[in-house]
Amino acid sequence: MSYLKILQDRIQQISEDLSSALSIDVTVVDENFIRIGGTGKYAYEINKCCPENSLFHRVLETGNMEINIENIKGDKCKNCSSYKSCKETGNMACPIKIDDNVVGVIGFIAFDMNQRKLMEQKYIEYQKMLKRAALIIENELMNMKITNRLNIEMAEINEIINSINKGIIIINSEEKITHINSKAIKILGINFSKDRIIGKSIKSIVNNLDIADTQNKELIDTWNVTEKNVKVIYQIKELMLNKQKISTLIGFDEIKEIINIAMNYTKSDNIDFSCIIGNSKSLTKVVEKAKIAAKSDSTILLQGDSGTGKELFARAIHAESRRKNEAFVAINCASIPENLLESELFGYEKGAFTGASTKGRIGKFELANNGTLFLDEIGDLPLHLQPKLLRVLQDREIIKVGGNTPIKVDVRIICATHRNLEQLVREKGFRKDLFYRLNVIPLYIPPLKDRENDVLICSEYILNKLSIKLGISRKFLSKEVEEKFKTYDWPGNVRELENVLEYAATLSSSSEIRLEDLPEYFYEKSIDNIDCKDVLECSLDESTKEYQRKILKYYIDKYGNSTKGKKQIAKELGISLATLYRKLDDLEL
Ligand SMILES: Nc1ncnc2c1ncn2[C@@H]1O[C@H](COP(=O)(O)OP(=O)(O)OP(=O)(O)O)[C@@H](O)[C@H]1O
Repeated sequence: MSYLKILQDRIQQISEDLSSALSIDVTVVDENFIRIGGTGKYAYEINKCCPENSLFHRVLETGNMEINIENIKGDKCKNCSSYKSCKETGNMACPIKIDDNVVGVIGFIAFDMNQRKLMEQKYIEYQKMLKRAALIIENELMNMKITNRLNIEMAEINEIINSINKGIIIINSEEKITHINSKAIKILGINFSKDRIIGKSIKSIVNNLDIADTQNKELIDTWNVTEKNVKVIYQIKELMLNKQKISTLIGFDEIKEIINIAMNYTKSDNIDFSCIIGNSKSLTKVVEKAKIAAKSDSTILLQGDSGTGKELFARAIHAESRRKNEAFVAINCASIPENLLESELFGYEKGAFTGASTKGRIGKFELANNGTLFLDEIGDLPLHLQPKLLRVLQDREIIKVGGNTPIKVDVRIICATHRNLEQLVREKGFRKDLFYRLNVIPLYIPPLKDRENDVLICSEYILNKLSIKLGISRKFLSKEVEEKFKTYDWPGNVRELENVLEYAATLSSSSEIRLEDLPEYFYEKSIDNIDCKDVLECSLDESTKEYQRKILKYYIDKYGNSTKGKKQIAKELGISLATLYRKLDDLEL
């Protein structure tokens, strides 16, 4: 499509205005010899091809103005394809140029003797007018080209900003948002569309933001974003043009995410069998077995209660295996929504389902290629995915969701569960054939209460780590606490021990951890001791709420506030993790 065609309406308007001002007809032809605008007889010829070898053709080819008034139907016209039928009594044609290229022609046309007379009388004036009209159209074309280029550049900038894995916001001198990328929207948890954010004041989104250039330094702050707080590391830079500030760029990352990335790196990089602490016979026996199993490629099934160290074992086995320099990829089958689990495991082809990325996505199996895939909470793998996993284990190839080409994968599988898989098989909650495929090397990790003195050895180790993590002096257990620890049954195992020690080490004022430094539930003995006298003084609704709050508080103290802790709480209370989150929210815990 020609530039003139894009501006067709505007060109027709210019033609009509000129025609009524000058009492002469006007027409415009584009570089493809198509009539774009016209008045008089040419109003009926719009969008049609112009006659061949006409005067307009010559102007398009030579780029020079042509005038034919006196010699109409003479030499200049004799090769024109409409020579015989032409009704023109005179014409003047001027090229329309962009960057020295002829992109069309504008002409003044006389169709009768009156118009021709006018053309003759006002010859100089009309010539000037025609050149000016060509110039007006050239300017309009230039503006359109510039706007077009700006739109393209804007789209490119948006694409570049969006592809950066960091929150980016650009604001103008009035502190209004001109650009925001998807990552920024995600970190800030803004739930309205991008279009509605552009033009808004940055302060209406992050109300405590101090917009001062951070001079290339990264600062840490907690931003108040509508109803929540987001801890970020950010940098602010003023963007200058000719020494004038034109806008301000705010780049930021959520601290939580950075810590998670760092944790993932350190976890997989440093963990080996030396990190599994304990001297008890039951533990050392399973460690020995695991070291032998690490040398093979066989599938391992780790069973044991929550917090006994199944993931720790899986990482240590990977670190001791021939795959140690390849990826260790973990996926928790219980914490990923059922409808997403298949694509998380196997990946998906582009456009496989609504909401899928247009580029498609690689799954955990492919990510773990040549390395180890740890399938945590395998007992929670939905029944409909079990045959698919079985097929992958048998054929050693995956098919992405929405695809049909098998992809070869070389992955060592380690899976884990706190559930009794054999019983689950009996109850028809887990396929027998899959169970046998996974249970090639079963390793059972004993609970902490059955590991003789391991609780004290682990405590030493954890207290050492805590003094570094919390930046405090090394703490020791009092004799009473040691006795208490030896008799307590540790339902949350080593994870619970870690939580209890972190609580106590943070709160104890001396280097000795005493009974009173332990979380309340330790000396309250059990949940049975929760006092509900005070809650009975209010309405039934309020007392029920208060009682629930006390119970949940008890369990949070016991198992900690981490996701794993919450999973254990949900399990003990016989509710789903989602229900637990809703309750915690309702009860403002
Ligand atoms: N023997 C051990 N020595 C040192 N730390 C341990 C030991 N066992 C477990 N831990 C620590 O306890 C915490 C819980 O361990 P891990 O996540 O491996 O347990 P898990 O059995 O996989 O739990 P879940 O079944 O809830 O997923 C981790 O911080 C881990 O480092």
